[in-house]
Amino acid sequence: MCAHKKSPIYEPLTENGAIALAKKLQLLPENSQLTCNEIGDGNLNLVFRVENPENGESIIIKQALPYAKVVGESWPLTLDRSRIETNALLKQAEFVPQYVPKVFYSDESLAITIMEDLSHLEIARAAFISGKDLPLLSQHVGEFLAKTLFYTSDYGMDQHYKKSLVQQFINPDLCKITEDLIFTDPFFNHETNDYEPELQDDVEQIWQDNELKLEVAKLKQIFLTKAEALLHGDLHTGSIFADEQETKIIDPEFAYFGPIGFDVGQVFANLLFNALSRETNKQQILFHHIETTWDVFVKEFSTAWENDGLEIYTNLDGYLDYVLEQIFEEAIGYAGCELIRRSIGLAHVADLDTIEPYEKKITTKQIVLKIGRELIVNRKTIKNTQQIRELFNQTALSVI
Ligand SMILES: Nc1ncnc2c1ncn2[C@@H]1O[C@H](COP(=O)(O)OP(=O)(O)O)[C@@H](O)[C@H]1O
Ligand SMILES: CSC[C@H]1O[C@H](OP(=O)(O)O)[C@H](O)[C@@H]1O
Repeated sequence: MCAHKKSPIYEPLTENGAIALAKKLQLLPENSQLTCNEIGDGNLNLVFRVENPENGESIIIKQALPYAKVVGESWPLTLDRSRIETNALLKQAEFVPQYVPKVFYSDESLAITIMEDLSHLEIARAAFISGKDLPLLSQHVGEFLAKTLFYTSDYGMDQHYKKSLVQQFINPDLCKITEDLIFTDPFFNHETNDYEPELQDDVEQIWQDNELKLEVAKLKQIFLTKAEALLHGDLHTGSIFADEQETKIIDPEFAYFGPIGFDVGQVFANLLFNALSRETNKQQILFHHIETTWDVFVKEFSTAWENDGLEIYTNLDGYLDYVLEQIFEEAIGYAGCELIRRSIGLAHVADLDTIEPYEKKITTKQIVLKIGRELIVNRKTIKNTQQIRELFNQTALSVI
């Protein structure tokens, strides 16, 4: 990982510094008693919420640190991720302004993005954990995926312009995190792995499973080489704000031009985590969200393809079906990788880690590992979202 080359004016903001900045930029009134809290709960960055208590007006100032917050200064990380995040939010807003926060200001030297405060919504992972349904989430996420991915791909974007964007979104340090934490470390005895001692046998089986590792190698190769569209790059349920009516997708600092199936697969996997954390009779809504995400994605992607396809072969019978089939197959494989890495790798998910009692958490993680393997190895024969549910049910029964 490249060490960050410090800009002469960069320094991490304090809460008072965030207030001063909001005033200096006249984003909030200079003569008011602003309040500020650092609310970042992600793995990487500082997030300040600055509010004018007189009228409730507020903004979010997100700042990258020159290292990964979750690990500390021993893991240097480029500040350039802030530029990537700002530019990805702006690019996505060209296609789906309704699903991303408004960007008010950015500064590459300070590594900050100042954006709309979405605190009236709830992070989808937390909402699902507390048992909420978020009924429109998958309708919105399916449309977000279809439009951001189609219109930044060679199918729907001027191909010369797309190449200039590929350059702009070269994101080597953040891609390296994904390459290591999703596709490499969990499949080897690596120091970043983090799992309960009771999973040792299951983990060692994965490390020795060369059939599985060959398929992971193929998926990693696609991630490394297929510059299909501008991905969000980290589309888990912690990157989605939602309520009953509204959905906003945040945190695209991992954006780069990669395989469309990667974003779709991350959404599938993170919905599965929550299904796995619930009693059987409360899982239905998560499967509904998986099915709807895919159905809406296909519908919107196909409409865009028919109306706005720029690549000459988009007129050819059979090409759209071929592309959708590839995306689905890759999504299934990437979902499997996400399931495995969130169970035994460095970065976990609260859906699994908060399961009680402890024995149930271990059994659930064993099921997750098995489903992950099956999705990766059998991704060519899984042709629809119904088969994900069947695999889920069969695997759960076989472990219990
Ligand atoms: N636009 C926003 N409005 C309100 N809260 C936000 C906003 N962006 C981020 N947050 C809060 O900060 C947390 C971390 O933000 P995130 O972008 O995921 O950071 P990281 O890049 O460190 O993962 C979110 O879980 C959310 O609670
Ligand atoms: C050392 S980064 C680990 C992990 O964190 C990122 O997610 P987030 O910051 O949104 O919580 C990403 O998934 C990385 O793989």
